[in-house]
Amino acid sequence: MHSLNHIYKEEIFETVFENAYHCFVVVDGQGLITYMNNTYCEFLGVDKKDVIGKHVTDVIENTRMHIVAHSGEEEIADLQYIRGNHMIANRIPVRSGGMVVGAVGTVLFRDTKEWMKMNSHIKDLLLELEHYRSQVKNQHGVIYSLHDLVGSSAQMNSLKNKIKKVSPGDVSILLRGESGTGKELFAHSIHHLSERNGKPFVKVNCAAIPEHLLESELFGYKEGAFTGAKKGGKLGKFQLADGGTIFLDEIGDMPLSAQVKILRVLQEGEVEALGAVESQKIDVRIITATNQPLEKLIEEDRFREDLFYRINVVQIQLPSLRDRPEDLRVLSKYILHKVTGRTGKRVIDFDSNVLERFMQYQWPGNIRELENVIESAVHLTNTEVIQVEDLPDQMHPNSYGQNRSLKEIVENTEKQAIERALKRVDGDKLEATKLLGIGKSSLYEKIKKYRL
Ligand SMILES: Nc1ncnc2c1ncn2[C@@H]1O[C@H](COP(=O)(O)OP(=O)(O)OP(=O)(O)O)[C@@H](O)[C@H]1O
Repeated sequence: MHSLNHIYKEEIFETVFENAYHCFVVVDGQGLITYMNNTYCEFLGVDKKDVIGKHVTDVIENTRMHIVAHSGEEEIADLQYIRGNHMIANRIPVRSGGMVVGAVGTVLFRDTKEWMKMNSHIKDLLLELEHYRSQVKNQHGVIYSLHDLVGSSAQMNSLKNKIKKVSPGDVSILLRGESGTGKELFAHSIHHLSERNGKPFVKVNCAAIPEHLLESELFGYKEGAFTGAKKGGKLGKFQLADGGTIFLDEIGDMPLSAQVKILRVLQEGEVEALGAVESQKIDVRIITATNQPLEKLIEEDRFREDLFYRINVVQIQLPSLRDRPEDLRVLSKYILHKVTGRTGKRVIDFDSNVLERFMQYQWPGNIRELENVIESAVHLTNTEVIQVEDLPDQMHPNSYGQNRSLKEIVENTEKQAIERALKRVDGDKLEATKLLGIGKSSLYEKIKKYRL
């Protein structure tokens, strides 16, 4: 005998999925929409036939479906802001043969009236929270948290896990990475996740302070310490950070004389203001950042080895943007949202050619450059979708090919294609040959040539 479920399988599915109060969406492993029920389409004001096959981030605001379809970690009762409303979203990974192959998402607004009441209550609470957040930000200079670290590439996820582990406690952290990769953002997040988060976060840009002022900036001075000293003296950055975190940015540019003093603070937990008779106990956590090759500076006697060991207890290397192209789309969308929110200009998306161009570009200035490119494109565009023509000069192939021969450009593109393919198949060379459509020996030859 057939069970009821078996006979009416399709009807049962249809009744469940097309239920008037639930929004359903299904995505595949790449985050592409494979199903969206009518209720959801109506709510979003989209046509079902237009959304199937699109990336979910192009259709649903603030979605995390593609992340769940990638990570395989379910997210239940998450608050999601869609079309001016806070909704409750559940995202459940779909597994087949032990692999994550996609995700099913539901968005709830069961009883619209009741929900609207709750929604305005939540909006009110969020406003209040925002108010307190900005107060804390004003008092302690903390701006960022883990949520601000956009990106779901394997590198980003493992970095986020690492900082969750090392943030509590007082261990010194050295952040390394090219300019604009997010070192400062990470430093803020570490502070935010530590027990010191109620205390100040103080940033010092070691490269921006003239050598003769660095000491007084860092350690302060007493009244009358030198001609021109302020009445009442001045607190140094270390005293201001007492109980909290001090972030020494561009530490590789710090003069040797100041390095000695910093080492003393780290060893003895004391600072001595200029002109002070006694030193003062200080309790700060140190986070440092640099893009300089500190090991080489040590060899050249431009950086103290003992200081290096003190600051380098945990080292976090931030990847450059070109090494995590998977994050480009979500980062671009995030930045677009931020820029349009600030400027008030209605620009909602990027043309697919623009994203393609983003993927090819090298991003020497990393995320900061991406921010500048998007900001300038938003200002220049006349449409709601950013076009290739709206991009600044450096993004045009003629321009980034300038001063480079065709051979170099072709080789560079080839190298990148192989790098990406290898990354995508986790280094499996056989799989990479299939993906690239080249023979095994040819791949080995190129791997050797480009030293991959
Ligand atoms: N993962 C990220 N998600 C969102 N925004 C990011 C991310 N990483 C960096 N940014 C943004 O990129 C910009 C540059 O980041 P940040 O200043 O932290 O970089 P940095 O490595 O400290 O640069 P520099 O070495 O030049 O001081 C900032 O506006 C920051 O908010």
